Parts: sequence; C-alpha cells; structure tokens
Amino acid sequence: MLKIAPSILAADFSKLAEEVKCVDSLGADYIHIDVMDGHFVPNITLGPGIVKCLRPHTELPFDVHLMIENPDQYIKDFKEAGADIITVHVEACRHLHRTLQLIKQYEMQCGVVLNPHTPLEMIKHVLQEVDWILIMSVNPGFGGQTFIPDSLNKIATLNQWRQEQNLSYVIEVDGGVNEETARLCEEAGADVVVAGSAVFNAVDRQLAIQKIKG
Ligand SMILES: O=C(CO)[C@@H](O)[C@H](O)COP(=O)(O)O
Ligand SMILES: [Fe+2]
Repeated sequence: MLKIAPSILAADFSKLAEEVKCVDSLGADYIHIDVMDGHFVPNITLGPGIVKCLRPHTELPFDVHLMIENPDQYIKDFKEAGADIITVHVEACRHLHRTLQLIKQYEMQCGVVLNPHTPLEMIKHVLQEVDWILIMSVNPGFGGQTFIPDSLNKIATLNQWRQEQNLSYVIEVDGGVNEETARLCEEAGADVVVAGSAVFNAVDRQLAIQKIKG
C-alpha cells in the first residue's frame, strides 16, 4: 500500500492547524510542507515560523520540501521548527553532498528532489547518502497541475537501482497525484505520494486518502 503525504499548499491557509489535524485523523502518513522563496520557483509560501506553529498539532512527521535557493542557510531553522525530513532540489544546490550532510548533522532524514527535466544521472553519486528521493511529476511552484507521465520511467529506474545496489531510499512522487496516477506510481515502484488538491479539494477527504493509498 502507498503512503500519503498531503500537501498543505492546497489547504485553507486561514486555518492550517485544523487542516493538518483533519488529514492526520483521516489516515495521512506524513504532512508535506512546500516551502517556496519566489526565486527558485515563481511563488512564495511559508517558512519555519509557520512550521513551528503547526508542530504541536500533530505527531505525524513533517516532510519539508524546500523549493528555495541556498537551502543550507535555513536547515537549522527548519530543524528547530520541528521538521523531520528535508528534501532539497538538486537544481538549487551548488554542493549537494555538503547540503545532505548538513541535514543529517541536524539529525533529520535527508532527501534530494529532481525537476521533471532533470536526468537521474544528476544524483547517481549521492544514492548512498539519501534517505529519500522525490521525483517531481509537475514543474514545481504550484498545486493543481497535471501529472507528467514520463516521471514513471524515473520511478521505475530508481526502483531498479535500489534493488540492484541493495539501497533503501524512499521513493516519493510529487505533483498531479490523484487516485489514477497514484496507482501508476505504485506500479512503477513508488513508496510515498504527495497529494495536495486531490485531498484538500475533495468532497470526501477520507475517501480520497483511502483511494490514493490503494
Ligand atoms: O511541490 C509541489 C508543487 O511545487 C507540490 O507538493 C504541490 O503542492 C502538489 O500539489 P497537487 O499537484 O497535488 O495539487
Ligand atoms: Fe512538494
């Protein structure tokens, strides 16, 4: 069964704590938090201050997806705010290996994210270092976009590499995930899917979560 990380980007920002508690009670496995800086992506969302305010409202792990330039500068702040997992974009890191080590030094799980146009070869040398690999199945910056099918090839290759090399990274997929695309991700070898609009905009959120998990 897939695990699900509802993205609070699609939640009602005027009542974020209730939104987090809602998906927690309905079967979410993680809370996915999209951090955007208006530079790496053309949108601005939230920072460590809001993460810290949400921390007392759930015991679910916070999966913090940093879509920001110079992520090293903020790793400590997100740790102090209560992050459990931090994923950084390979496209935003000048010294990816160093950034991953920094996340681990702060005793969080570390992950690397690839945009849809970025080849898997870019992360071949950090496969042993990462706890998570996040495959973007839309271009980052906004919720509610359509799943890019080519992402499935990347998931399948990562799954194959994981088996061949006896590695244990979690394969996560983000963008345009709904009941149908979740099944394709699962078949390709994904472990966790992020879902924003498919959960928070659903009439029946519990059913949406159940169906996405499979
Ligand atoms: O990181 C991002 C977008 O950049 C995602 O986490 C979105 O928030 C997913 O939203 P949906 O595509 O599920 O609506
Ligand atoms: Fe995300």
